[in-house]
Amino acid sequence: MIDLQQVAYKQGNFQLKDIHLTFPTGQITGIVGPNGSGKSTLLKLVAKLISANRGDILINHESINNYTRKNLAKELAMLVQLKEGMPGFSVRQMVAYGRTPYQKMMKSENVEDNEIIDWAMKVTGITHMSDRLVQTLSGGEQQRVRIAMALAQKTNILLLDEPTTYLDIGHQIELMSLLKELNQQFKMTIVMVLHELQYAAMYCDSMVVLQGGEIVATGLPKEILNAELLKKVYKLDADVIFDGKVPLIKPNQF
Ligand SMILES: Nc1ncnc2c1ncn2[C@@H]1O[C@H](COP(=O)(O)OP(=O)(O)OP(=O)(O)O)[C@@H](O)[C@H]1O
Repeated sequence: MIDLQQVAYKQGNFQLKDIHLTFPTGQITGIVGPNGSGKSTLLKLVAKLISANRGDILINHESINNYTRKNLAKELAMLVQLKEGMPGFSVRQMVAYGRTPYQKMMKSENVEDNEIIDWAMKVTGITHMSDRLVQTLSGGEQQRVRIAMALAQKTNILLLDEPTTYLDIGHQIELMSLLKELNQQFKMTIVMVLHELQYAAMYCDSMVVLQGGEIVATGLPKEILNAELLKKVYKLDADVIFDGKVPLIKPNQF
């Protein structure tokens, strides 16, 4: 369980205000909201990449302030937004980097590490590119390598910031299905920032909606994703029609 207790954080003119929130164990939570609403900032706070000005974040009932970086990396892996590569690294080397929290200084991978690296490359479909340099891959291929690196960390908690970026629709659905499978098979707790409201509704157990650094809605996708929310949060005039778990978002101009 991840518990945010009255968390506040200020950067420049932007402020996350009084965030009180639980990401339940074994569930998939989607964080959505307009550009600049604080989604990435919220995820970075949970991953301890930045520290809150106020409040506390508990992971398994323990404040993240009490975790060393290495211990936290055994609990939680974070896929950050794709902005820069790791020049000179092969695909396998980059995925192997995910095993670092488990390795002693100057020791290379053991049999277990290698099995996990092989598994992470297999489930993300990148085994055939093992020896390629990461910088020579397409954006979508690089994204899958970074997802494999996060999976190789073998944590119970996975945080993902816009994981579908650069992926074509086939690979997007494949990734979302893989995350659902990992969640169901290993009871993994997954928190992801998504721009696609359809995917949030289809694959997440619950949604958190941010606007201007504040939580404006939380709950089951079917309960909160509606015309009123789109109008209020995205200034969008649209109808939301659910077909089972799949929402059709139909802008009123059409
Ligand atoms: N280091 C920084 N210094 C000052 N302001 C920052 C800094 N980092 C982010 N911000 C601002 O904080 C706000 C929230 O940023 P954040 O990246 O969390 O938004 P987001 O909801 O993830 O946006 P997007 O959907 O565009 O990725 C933005 O207005 C951004 O410009």
